[in-house]
Amino acid sequence: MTERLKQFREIGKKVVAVCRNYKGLTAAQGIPNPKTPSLFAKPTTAYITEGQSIRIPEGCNLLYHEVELGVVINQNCSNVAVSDVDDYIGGFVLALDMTAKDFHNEAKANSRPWFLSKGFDTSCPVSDFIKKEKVPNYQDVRLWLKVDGVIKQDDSTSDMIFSVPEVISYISKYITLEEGDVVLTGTPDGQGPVTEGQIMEAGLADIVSMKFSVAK
Ligand SMILES: O=C(O)/C=C/C(=O)CC(=O)C(=O)O
Ligand SMILES: [Mg+2]
Repeated sequence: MTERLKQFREIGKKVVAVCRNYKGLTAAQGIPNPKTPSLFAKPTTAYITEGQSIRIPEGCNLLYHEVELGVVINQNCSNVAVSDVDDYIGGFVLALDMTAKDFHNEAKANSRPWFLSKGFDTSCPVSDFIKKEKVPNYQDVRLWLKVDGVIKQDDSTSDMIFSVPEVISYISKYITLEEGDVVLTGTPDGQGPVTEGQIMEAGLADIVSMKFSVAK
């Protein structure tokens, strides 16, 4: 692994995210499973790491947490076959796809883009880089999140509609993925509100955990 990859946050590579990618989530929401992965992006200014707080964006009255497995890409790739995707995975991060849900609902209702609701500063808290070998079975690993000590999200990546290789292969047909890019693979059911002063703790099995507070 190159030094450049280890420093992916400083390099500030793009974040490509998938949504509605857990069967439990679509079932709970009573919506059909998507036929292809639904994609959006976050700017690199959205990244924060432990020690920094999530800041509620101006005018947002409903901030949601979403815990997700982030995949860190290790070399440029386009048009990658599903069977070859493992060669392009450099490691992982645990990530939160923080969402200004009221902005998001309004954007959806008015057929406007989601960018602001998903891309505001501090909307992508990430853990330390996790070496690939620490998550040998990334297709069946537990993701969990607690708010003030109460468990809110707890599921396995095996509940994904599109697997990590399928997601990365699909993205790479249209968007060149570069070394250091992070692919957020969707959130399991249980996403919900957090308010100023609350603390979220999230983990990837017992491999990594992280804590973030919410500030005005
Ligand atoms: O309302 C929707 O269609 C999607 C909302 C989300 O926030 C989706 C995700 O980001 C996700 O499922 O991870
Ligand atoms: Mg999400």
